[in-house]
Amino acid sequence: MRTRFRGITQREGVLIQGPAGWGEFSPFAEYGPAECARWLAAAREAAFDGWPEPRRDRIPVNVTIPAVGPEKAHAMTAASGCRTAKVKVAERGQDEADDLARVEAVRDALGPAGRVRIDVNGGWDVDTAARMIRSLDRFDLEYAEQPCATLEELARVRLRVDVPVAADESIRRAEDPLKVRAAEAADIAVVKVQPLGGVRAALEVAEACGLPVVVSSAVETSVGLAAGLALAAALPELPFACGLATLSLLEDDVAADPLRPVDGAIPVRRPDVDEDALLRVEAGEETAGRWRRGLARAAEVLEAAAIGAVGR
Ligand SMILES: O=C(O)CCC(=O)c1ccccc1C(=O)O
Ligand SMILES: [Mg+2]
Repeated sequence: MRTRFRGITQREGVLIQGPAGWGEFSPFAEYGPAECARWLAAAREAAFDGWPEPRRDRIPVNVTIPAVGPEKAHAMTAASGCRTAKVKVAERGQDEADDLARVEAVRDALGPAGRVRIDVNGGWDVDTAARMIRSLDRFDLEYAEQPCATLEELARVRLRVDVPVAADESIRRAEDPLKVRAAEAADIAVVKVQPLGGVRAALEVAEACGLPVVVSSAVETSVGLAAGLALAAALPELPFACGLATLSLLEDDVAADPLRPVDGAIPVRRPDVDEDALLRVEAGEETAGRWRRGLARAAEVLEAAAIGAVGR
């Protein structure tokens, strides 16, 4: 990682190659086998099945601004070429003045026509969320992503602010979008391919939740990002910029021609993996062993689920 993001400084994962192309399996370290099984299902879909037909050929994207200082936030936004920015706020160890300064800098870099959204990662209680969202809305917010941790809190925040609320961490399993809808907890659904088990599974989730969808990455290589692009390209409607411009958060990539935004959008394509790049980012033996074991456990869960499905 170029800068610490989500508490991590090194991104790890496994790439698998099949007849349909390359797939990425890169669950975060804290996830258990059941969760990892869905991430593996997404990698297998990419490698063995491929994806549904695209309906569009370029995906507008937001630049993702980590919890950096205002000068860096301004420079990252300006350098991105994006017209939409997503700003991380409520970082542990920082205070409200840091959030205000960062969002102000990003708004300044984009100008009045740009769109600014914030991502709280569930970091506020209801009162703090209502107060901070109103305060930050002086910089004109497009939406606030996961301002609080629970659906019940999100629903209460929604009633207290004019800014739309997006659910992200609240949507990690296929059954979650129905709960979000039932709780009236969000105006927008953030959807990620790997946690939901693939492009097709994510399309079903998008349809079930009946909300506008923003496709976002899990900070992946170009291999994982291509799956996000495929989802964004296959959705019936795409009213918002997607969170797929995350390659700039990484020091390196595995593609010779990485999936970076051009003029605020990423062209829909599936880049080839470059053998030299693979050698550059190859993990050490210990890390590789840990991932082989994690992959085997996730595969066991998937196999057991498949047998269960036949039994039913
Ligand atoms: O949506 C984006 O702009 C980038 C992706 C992103 O922020 C993210 C990436 C990995 C894990 C969690 C998140 C998040 O949206 O909270
Ligand atoms: Mg988020």
